[in-house]
Amino acid sequence: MATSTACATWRHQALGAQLLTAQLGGERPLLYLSPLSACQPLQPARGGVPVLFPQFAQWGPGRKHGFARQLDWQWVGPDEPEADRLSYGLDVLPGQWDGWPHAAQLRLDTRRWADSLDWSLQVRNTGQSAFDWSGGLHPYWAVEDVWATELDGLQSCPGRDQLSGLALSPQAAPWRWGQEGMECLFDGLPDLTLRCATHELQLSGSGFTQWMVWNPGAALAAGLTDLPPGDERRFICVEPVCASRPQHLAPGQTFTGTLSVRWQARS
Ligand SMILES: O=P(O)(O)OC[C@H]1O[C@H](O)[C@H](O)[C@@H](O)[C@@H]1O
Repeated sequence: MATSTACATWRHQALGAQLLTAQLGGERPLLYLSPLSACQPLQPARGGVPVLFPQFAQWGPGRKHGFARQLDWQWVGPDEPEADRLSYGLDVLPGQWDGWPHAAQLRLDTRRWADSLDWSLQVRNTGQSAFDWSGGLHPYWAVEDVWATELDGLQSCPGRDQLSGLALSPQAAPWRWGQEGMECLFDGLPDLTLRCATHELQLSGSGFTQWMVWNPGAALAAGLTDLPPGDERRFICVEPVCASRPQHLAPGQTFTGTLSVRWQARS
């Protein structure tokens, strides 16, 4: 794995500006990080918070989830690694990566509070031509067991099951998961609650337009060489993204997308 920087609060790496581990509310990890990530040099870690840009998944001509997660970002500050904020930046020149013909400047700021973490992703068009991009943040939220976890807030949000291609019906109860996993895109960015046995995470965001909810399930996980057997039960990805509706940026325009997570113990 790429060299990472650690302090008591979190561990992160310049490769992909990826936050790898973070702790909120006691001993439990906020983010899942696969122990097999280390076997994949120069690959984004399987876990933490990858940044996806300029393409979400395989929904375009470029590489899956874009090139930003496979590049070294520059450390922007603070001067000394601190326990409560960190910033990385990435300058993209026309034609530099995968022939993508545009210029952009990305910046990812992360801020920690007593029981919450905030991310802000900025994408600025620094070139002469307009472009459309898709992507967002891909957090792997750590859970004790995804089969005993539920996600509240998306019951009436229009969505699509990406595996079957079918529109989702409104749900009477929060979403739950079993061994089949889930890959669903929801149109809208309502506030959500991810509820585990011991704690819940309150998720909110802005700028991004959709939530992608992904867990590979047992069958797909068996094909992921950087995931130990059974570990697909230890996380759920609830991702603030612009996936099926790319963002348009004219020269000089800036997109800002935010994500906040608040940790709360369950009594
Ligand atoms: O394995 P990765 O390239 O990191 O992608 C992991 C997953 O990310 C997203 O959530 C997509 O919806 C999935 O289609 C994809 O498999």
